[in-house]
Amino acid sequence: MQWPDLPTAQRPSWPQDGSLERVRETLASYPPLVFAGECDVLRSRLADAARGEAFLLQGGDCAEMFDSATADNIRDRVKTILQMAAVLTYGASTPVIKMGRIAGQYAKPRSKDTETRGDVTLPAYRGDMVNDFAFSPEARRPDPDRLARAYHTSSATLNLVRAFTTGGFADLRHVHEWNRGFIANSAYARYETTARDIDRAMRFMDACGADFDAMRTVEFFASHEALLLDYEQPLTRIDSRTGNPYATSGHFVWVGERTRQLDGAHLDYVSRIHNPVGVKLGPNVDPDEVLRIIDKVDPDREPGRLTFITRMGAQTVRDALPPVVEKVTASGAKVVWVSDPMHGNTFESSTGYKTREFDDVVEEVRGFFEVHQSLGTIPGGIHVELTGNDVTECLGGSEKILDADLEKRYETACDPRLNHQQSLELSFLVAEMLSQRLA
Ligand SMILES: O=C[C@H](O)[C@H](O)COP(=O)(O)O
Ligand SMILES: C=C(OP(=O)(O)O)C(=O)O
Ligand SMILES: [Mn+2]
Repeated sequence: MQWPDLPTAQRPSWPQDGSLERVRETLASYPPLVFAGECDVLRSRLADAARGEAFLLQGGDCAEMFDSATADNIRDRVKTILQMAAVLTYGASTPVIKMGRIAGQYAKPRSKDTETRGDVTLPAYRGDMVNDFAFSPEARRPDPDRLARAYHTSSATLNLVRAFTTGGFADLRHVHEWNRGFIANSAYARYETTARDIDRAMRFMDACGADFDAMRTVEFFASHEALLLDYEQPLTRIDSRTGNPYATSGHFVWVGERTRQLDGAHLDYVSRIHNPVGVKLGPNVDPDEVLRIIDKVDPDREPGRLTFITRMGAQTVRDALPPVVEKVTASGAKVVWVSDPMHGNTFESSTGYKTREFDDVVEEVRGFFEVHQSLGTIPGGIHVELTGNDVTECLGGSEKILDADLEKRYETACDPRLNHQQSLELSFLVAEMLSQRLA
């Protein structure tokens, strides 16, 4: 496929020695990671979310790392999302669309091109798909071979995710077992109570003769930011059923806040593929620009095609979101509105770590629900950075992580993630907001 030569924000400075072109050819020869038909199923699920008949739970690492793609880490992330989904589904009696920021989330946009430590300045880390996190000139050099490694690691990850979600592990009848391996805490205890209630409901349905085969498997979708078009374009394939191009690197891809220029390569790319796609919107977005994004990416106003992931900030969401939602609603477009309560709430702790307050995260989601409630529009989902591990990256939560705790297990390669307990806590709070949405 020929791609127009458009301004491409955040593109790494790849070496000019032909190695990038060789890797792109190699990627183009590899099998797709997802099937176009799966992307179509997701689009129809997202159309349900746009109508308020389902809710999207999208979560995972800010930046996946090759070395972290272990069975335990993948299992614990999937379990965390399944647990949150069980809490939301049960608490709000709503179907939950489960989507990981997983199996492709290997490239990061950066606010600065360089990082300085002491008197040494090096190129910024841009995700394992580009360079290495270690702070040395060799590690930080962009290496095109990493694009192929990202493909293989994504493939192995997705294979295990598919095995877990279709092989019986995600069967709701095992809702208790998903807690095994996690450290017992207050969110865990509350989850156990919900799991017991779900169990009782399942036994009741069983006694009534319900057919449980459908519960053996869950639909689980993979998503990532379509940041590196040198990865996405070679993995874009023509669907043999329809003749339409699809990104086959994941079911859903989004364009980030730093790369959504109307005349840029990223929006051009997602306007050509037929997957459901997302665009992030920050607090300074101009509502008229949002209409032009819709015209470009979703000219046919296809339900489920376009998701706006709003990340306004806890203090800003109630002012910045309404004009955008009002303009979009007046235009007749039926988009999915999703809250990312992470990226507008990042700050540096007194101890020098990039962090977020759990209460700010909750407050932004609350503001998001309130805005939609007051405008009569649909809050369709949440998008969170999380991990199944007991890291100490975000402050607060009932565990009360303090500044001084951040150094204990600060393991992220980019942004701070909710840990397992904070993720479960958030799901209980969002379940309450969601059940009120339906009231
Ligand atoms: O999700 C990622 C970050 O918010 C983004 O990469 C910017 O981070 P930075 O300001 O540390 O570069
Ligand atoms: C970079 C990210 O977000 P945003 O584009 O909203 O800043 C991200 O989702 O990790
Ligand atoms: Mn992030």
